[in-house]
Amino acid sequence: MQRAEDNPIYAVQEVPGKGKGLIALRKIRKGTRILCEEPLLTLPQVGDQMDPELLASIIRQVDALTEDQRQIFLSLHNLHPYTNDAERYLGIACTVSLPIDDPDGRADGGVFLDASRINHACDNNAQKYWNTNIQRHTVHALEDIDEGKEITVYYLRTRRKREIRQATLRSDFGFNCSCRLCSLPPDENQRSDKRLEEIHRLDGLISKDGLRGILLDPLWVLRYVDRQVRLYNEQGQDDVGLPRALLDAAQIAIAHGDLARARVFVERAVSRWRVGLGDDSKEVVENRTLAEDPSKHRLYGLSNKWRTTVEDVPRDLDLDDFEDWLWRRDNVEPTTDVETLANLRTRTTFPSFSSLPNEKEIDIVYYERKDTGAFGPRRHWCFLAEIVDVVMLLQSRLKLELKDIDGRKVDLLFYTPGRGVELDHTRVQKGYTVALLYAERHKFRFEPQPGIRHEDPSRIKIFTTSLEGLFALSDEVQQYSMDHKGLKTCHGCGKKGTSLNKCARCSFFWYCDKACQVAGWTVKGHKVNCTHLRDPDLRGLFELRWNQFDSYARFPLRTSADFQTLESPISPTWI
Ligand SMILES: C[S@@+](CC[C@H](N)C(=O)[O-])C[C@H]1O[C@@H](n2cnc3c(N)ncnc32)[C@H](O)[C@@H]1O
Repeated sequence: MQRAEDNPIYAVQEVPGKGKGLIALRKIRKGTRILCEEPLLTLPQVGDQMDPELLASIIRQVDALTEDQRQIFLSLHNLHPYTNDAERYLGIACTVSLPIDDPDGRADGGVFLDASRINHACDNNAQKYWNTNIQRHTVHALEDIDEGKEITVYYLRTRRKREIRQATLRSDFGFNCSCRLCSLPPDENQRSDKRLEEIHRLDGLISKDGLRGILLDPLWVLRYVDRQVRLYNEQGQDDVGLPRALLDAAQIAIAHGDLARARVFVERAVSRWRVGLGDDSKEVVENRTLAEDPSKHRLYGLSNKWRTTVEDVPRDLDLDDFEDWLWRRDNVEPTTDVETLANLRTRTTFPSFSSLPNEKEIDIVYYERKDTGAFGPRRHWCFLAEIVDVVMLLQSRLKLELKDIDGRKVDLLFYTPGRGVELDHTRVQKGYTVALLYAERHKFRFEPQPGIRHEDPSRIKIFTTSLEGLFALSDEVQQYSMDHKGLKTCHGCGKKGTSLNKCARCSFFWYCDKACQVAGWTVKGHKVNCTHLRDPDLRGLFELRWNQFDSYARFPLRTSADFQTLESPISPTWI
């Protein structure tokens, strides 16, 4: 066991207002392993702190210590009152134990002579870690630590805003934190809090749809991760979350066959872990191998849509261009092998409420700095949600209660000059779907939950179909209206061919011949969808080039040049 006195890099000393702590005895360089310690005693995995096995195990282990070790153990911090030795031991163990990730499931935590002396700071300069490979607790310097400075680690599981951190530190560890981050002047603190809460929110968005999200909407998830990594960098603090985010990015790339970017992301994650966890950590060992050959990852081969080899990393880009390449910030949807009609299930273009930009912030997923220096949209987007209730508020203001793709309830309040009466009232019906261009999240003063404040009448359209109905139509459009590598699929019989004909009324769906068109019309419900597709706004949702922003789109959306058959009779007709 390595003790402070064997290793003059630090000493255990009194720290004003904190009890004892670790002080650097000389300059400690970033990445240095400050300590590497075996537990003095371990806490068995039990249901709770009242489990008799926990107490019995601690008593057994304390009795087996040398007298010197016992004295040091008894001098460790104890937040709990006690009336006898057993309670005292348990109190100390529960106050100062650090997590142990035991693959055999025996130990849950451990008490360490030196590591258990390290105090907390929200802007910690060192990283604590249980290294399963060497079965030791390690602490590494995350930055250069000058002689005489205190070595600090972060006690909490997540990085949250000051108010939450302080409340948790008070309740779980019994102290008021006065670190540099907790002592920032109000405006700086507000910026830091905002970044930390946004990182936290992005965590939820990145993991929300799991593998499904990565496969259906990789660009969208990658943008969340990109934003999170930028926020970590702005916060200017190394955090365990940063390499994890880089590994998330690598997994998105790998799932779509993009080995070039995957390797860069994994290498970046490994270099962070090397500093905070050390070369012998599980994270470094496993991911070093992954960086050599990212195709060994279990997600490789699920999709080939971004296929590259590890050799395809560009060599001649400057730093900014390289980052744009790496994070696919080129504002172009990934190339697919199909002619593009928008898929209404694509979250990049048709986001859920929680993914909409916040009205008060510049969200770089949606906005970019234009040549004029001001921020403007980098793409078009449209919020789709179904009406679940229609409410007339005081002062004749319309409120629509909506349900979005995640099933989340959202209030849409009308601040248009007509306060909502300008809408075609036959369309303001429960079960119909609202499409809102450029929607943003808004915090109403009088409502606890955020909603949408709608001001511009040209940005709303109500479709006379449910949200599910709209998605089902979109699925059919993807299948029967697009040309997949030159092959079209007949909506009537499902056969593929190169020279099918389009329905002359909607000019969307493909058919082999008259018989297939009749089958599509009568048996497969095209009669209904064809009618919906007569609405140029609905056609516009499919046809708009959502990722190319020149100017704001508005309803009515008329994007199709070949749309001349609106007035044709309601029966299947040929082109
Ligand atoms: C694991 S012990 C750390 C070592 C402890 N200072 C000692 O003297 O043994 C955790 C306790 O240290 C104190 N502590 C840790 N970080 C602190 C901080 N930033 N400010 C004040 N007290 C702190 C709190 O009493 C906390 O419950």
